[in-house]
Amino acid sequence: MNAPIGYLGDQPLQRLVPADPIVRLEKVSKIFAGRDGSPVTALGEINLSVQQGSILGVIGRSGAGKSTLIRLVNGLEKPSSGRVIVDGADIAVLPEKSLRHARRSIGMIFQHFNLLSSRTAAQNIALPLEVAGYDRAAVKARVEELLALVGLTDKRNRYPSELSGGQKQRVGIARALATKPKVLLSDEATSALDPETTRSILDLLARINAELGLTILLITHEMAVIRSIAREVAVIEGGHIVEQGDVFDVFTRPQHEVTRSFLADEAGRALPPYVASRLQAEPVAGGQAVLRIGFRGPHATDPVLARLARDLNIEANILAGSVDEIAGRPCGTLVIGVPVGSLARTLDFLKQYGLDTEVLGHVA
Ligand SMILES: Nc1ncnc2c1ncn2[C@@H]1O[C@H](COP(=O)(O)OP(=O)(O)OP(=O)(O)O)[C@@H](O)[C@H]1O
Repeated sequence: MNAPIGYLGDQPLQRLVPADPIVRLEKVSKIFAGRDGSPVTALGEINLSVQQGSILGVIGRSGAGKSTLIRLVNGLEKPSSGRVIVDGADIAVLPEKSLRHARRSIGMIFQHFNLLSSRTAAQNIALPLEVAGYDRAAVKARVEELLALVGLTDKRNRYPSELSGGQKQRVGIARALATKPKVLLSDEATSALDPETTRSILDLLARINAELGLTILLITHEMAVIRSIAREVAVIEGGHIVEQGDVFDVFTRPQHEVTRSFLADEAGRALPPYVASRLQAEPVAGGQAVLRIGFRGPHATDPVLARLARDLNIEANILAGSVDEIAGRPCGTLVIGVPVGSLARTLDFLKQYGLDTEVLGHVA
């Protein structure tokens, strides 16, 4: 949450306009030399802003450019062109000493944790504080605070080999937060964890964001990660951001094919194989039209099919469906089959309720 900008009586006044983005990529390109010397464009003229206190998720397939993007933000790579601004400083042009200083306001967590095996949990967390020159007493106090924050006080003297994956990631998070960064970068931080542990790590990140107001920029190839904690999403493909915006809007009304294909893998959206294998583009006489209905917000639980039957006498077959929550707002998807002769009336009817519809095809 933004800090109050003043007080009216004893009521804090919040900023009325959004704060400046804490991370801003302006027309950033990164071109590598390929094996044969030919150029490989990992990122092409990307624009991306992360607002202070927000959680932005960047999702893309393997090779889309996610790692390159995050390495540019922490200064491990320099852009071929464009500007990478973090907390007001252009990371790409900072001299080495200033870059080291700027990195203290950027924490990072990794898929494989990157802990030092010869150091205990507490000693791993202490490392960035020692490098930053904190005295022993300050290091000790801060480490205890961080161990408590991530729920590992009783594991302070354990070595990484004695910790579970989730515990190792908690140490990673505590270490990343040690120097009180303003931005936390997360590079596939839950990809090596089982679903339950993933949940607990995502809950921890959401709590840190809410309680400390820490901005989080995460990259992932998993829709579920974005769905559960991100507020904004950017979809990256072939080095370009093909779609971005509020998670709820992008996921309930995806505009780009890549976003749709990520969503298609999710439960409730996928067609059952016996329907998918028979689906064709052209209507079949006496057959059914297959359509997807998207329910957003208050309409998510409307009994729309019952009304379709009652008001228009059209009986729909339910082929797939789910009701879910994105960023705390209900949404649902339903795939139905209706007699092909009733398709136009069905679409009109659903439109009256403000529902999104998409005709997927036809079956005999
Ligand atoms: N150091 C490099 N030298 C040459 N090409 C590179 C280098 N780093 C990345 N690339 C290329 O840039 C493109 C983007 O790579 P990047 O690692 O950023 O993708 P990614 O989305 O993180 O993929 P993954 O999820 O598999 O890690 C790929 O085509 C990759 O081969």
